[in-house]
Amino acid sequence: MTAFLPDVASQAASDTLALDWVGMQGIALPLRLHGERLGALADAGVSLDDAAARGIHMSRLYLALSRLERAELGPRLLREVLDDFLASHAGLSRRASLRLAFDALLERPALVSPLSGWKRYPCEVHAQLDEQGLRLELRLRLAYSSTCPCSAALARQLIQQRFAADFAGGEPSHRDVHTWLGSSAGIVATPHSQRSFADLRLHLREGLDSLPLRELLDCAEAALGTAVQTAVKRADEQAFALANGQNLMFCEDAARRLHRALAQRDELDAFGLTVVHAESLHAHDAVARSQWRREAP
Ligand SMILES: Nc1nc2c(ncn2[C@@H]2O[C@H](COP(=O)(O)OP(=O)(O)OP(=O)(O)O)[C@@H](O)[C@H]2O)c(=O)[nH]1
Repeated sequence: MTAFLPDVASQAASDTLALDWVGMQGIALPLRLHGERLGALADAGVSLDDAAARGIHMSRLYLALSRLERAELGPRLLREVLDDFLASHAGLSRRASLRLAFDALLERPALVSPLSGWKRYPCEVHAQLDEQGLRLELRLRLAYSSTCPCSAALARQLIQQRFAADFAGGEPSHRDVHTWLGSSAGIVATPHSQRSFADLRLHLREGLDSLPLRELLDCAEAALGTAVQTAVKRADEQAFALANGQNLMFCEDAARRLHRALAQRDELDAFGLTVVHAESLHAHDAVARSQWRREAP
């Protein structure tokens, strides 16, 4: 005979108060993304709208997460899990939410050489279901290089001044100038660059079949033009130097580029973005933020 197990969660609460969110944080679980299995951490919860109920049923949320192991992560699967959360808390909860944090590994080709390597993108999926329906947000972080346009202009001025000094009164030949341009004695100054980050909070529109994670990362990297690289030979490094020179960026420039590119994306209803240039000129960061919402038709 099964022993009687007291069920405290089902008792009436002595202190009656509805709660915004109750659940579990940091649950380890495997996901399937792009056909690959990857490790994730989940925060799963519901609102506790029945003020008189003592508690929610954590085990029901935990067990509902097992769906995520079996199928490709996408809007439909997230909806099923959140439907399970609410169905298993009928009468207790009206809102369910799920946050998944994981690293997406994407293979990226080198700029010139026939090489490739893996790049890690920290990602979060935030899903919420209530009377208004399902809301999905993708949070993506991507790293890129930013070369300061002010520093580049100041460096060019120094190079001009050195040119004037080195060839004062002379008529340098093509060969002289060519040699001078290839020397560190001629090119006396270089602009500073920094590893920079863009944090994107992307609200997905309803009705998408899949999570457009790769597409949105590609779009953001193309807009910036200087994404950090994986496998790099000298030819790739030279191409990267050219990309940096052709994409000089203050943090404001990077934020505007990303804003313009993301506002064109059909998959999005709204977004917020933050770019952080981890300055090498200063010990503090330069930061710009922007947000956008699709206008009602
Ligand atoms: N609600 C709640 N449960 C907690 C908490 N900390 C641990 N738990 C435990 O989570 C476990 C699972 O709770 P339930 O889902 O209600 O488990 P159960 O009663 O066996 O499952 P059901 O029959 O489906 O209700 C219980 O053993 C709780 O004690 C907490 O802070 N709140």
